[in-house]
Amino acid sequence: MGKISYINASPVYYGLDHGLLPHWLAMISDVPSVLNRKIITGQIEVSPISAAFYAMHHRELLLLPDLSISCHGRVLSVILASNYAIDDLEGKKVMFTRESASAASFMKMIFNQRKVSPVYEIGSVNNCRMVSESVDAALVIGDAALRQPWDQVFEYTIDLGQLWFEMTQLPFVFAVWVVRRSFAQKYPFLVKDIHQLLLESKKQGYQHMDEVVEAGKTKLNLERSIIKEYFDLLYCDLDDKKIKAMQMFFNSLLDQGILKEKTDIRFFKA
Ligand SMILES: C=C(O[C@@H]1C=C(C(=O)O)C=C[C@H]1O)C(=O)O
Repeated sequence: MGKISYINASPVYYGLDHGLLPHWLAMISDVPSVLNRKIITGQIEVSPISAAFYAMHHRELLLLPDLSISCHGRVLSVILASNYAIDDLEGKKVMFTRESASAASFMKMIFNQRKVSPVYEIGSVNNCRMVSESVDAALVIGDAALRQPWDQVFEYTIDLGQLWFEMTQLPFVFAVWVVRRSFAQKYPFLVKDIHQLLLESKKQGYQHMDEVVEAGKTKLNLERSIIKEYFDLLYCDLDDKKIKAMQMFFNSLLDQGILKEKTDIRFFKA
């Protein structure tokens, strides 16, 4: 099973990290783009992945109910740090983190809609000062977005959760938990157990939110209030409104030619 290595998924894994993990379940922790690749190659069977990547491979995957990494407005950890307003990035260098698919697709969609054509680069965005020396803007997600003082180095920091909310008044689903269809067909009861474990693990995470915040604070070396605010802004469920918002996002990606076919959102049912 996969695990996102950022603090954003830590509420979901709290229980598994504190005794719930059974001996037969191996955990692979990595950044979203690596988990995206590993679920397609079959190196992992169940994992959180980028929602946009699910859309690209929906025929091979099924969603697990009630799990996501989402926001409803600001998210803090998905940002475009830029020295120009979005509409003024024509011909400018924009570096995309290599760890994202959802935020990267969303950003491309925004540039397409606004008829702005930057010069894209893909790279490592772990040091904001170094990044600012080589490009005009950077798309950053996860711990690196929270940890580095992007707002001190770039003129603007645009929160993509907020940007989507201003456009749609809807939540944005960045990550979803999926199972490979072939595995779910073969082992439906095992998948049901893993799904139940994830839900129980998440429940324990929300019951021990103070500890989750403390662990995030220690990992990122930031003030407690910032981490607390971060987890207040993040949602790990997948209710009807989020599903509808996700479908709308996929439809917009299709309209912009970023997706090749309509996504038929399908859930695992035991
Ligand atoms: C909110 C976040 O959501 C994430 C963004 C992802 C993406 O852009 O592909 C994938 C998984 C999530 O980790 C974040 O990374 O901070």
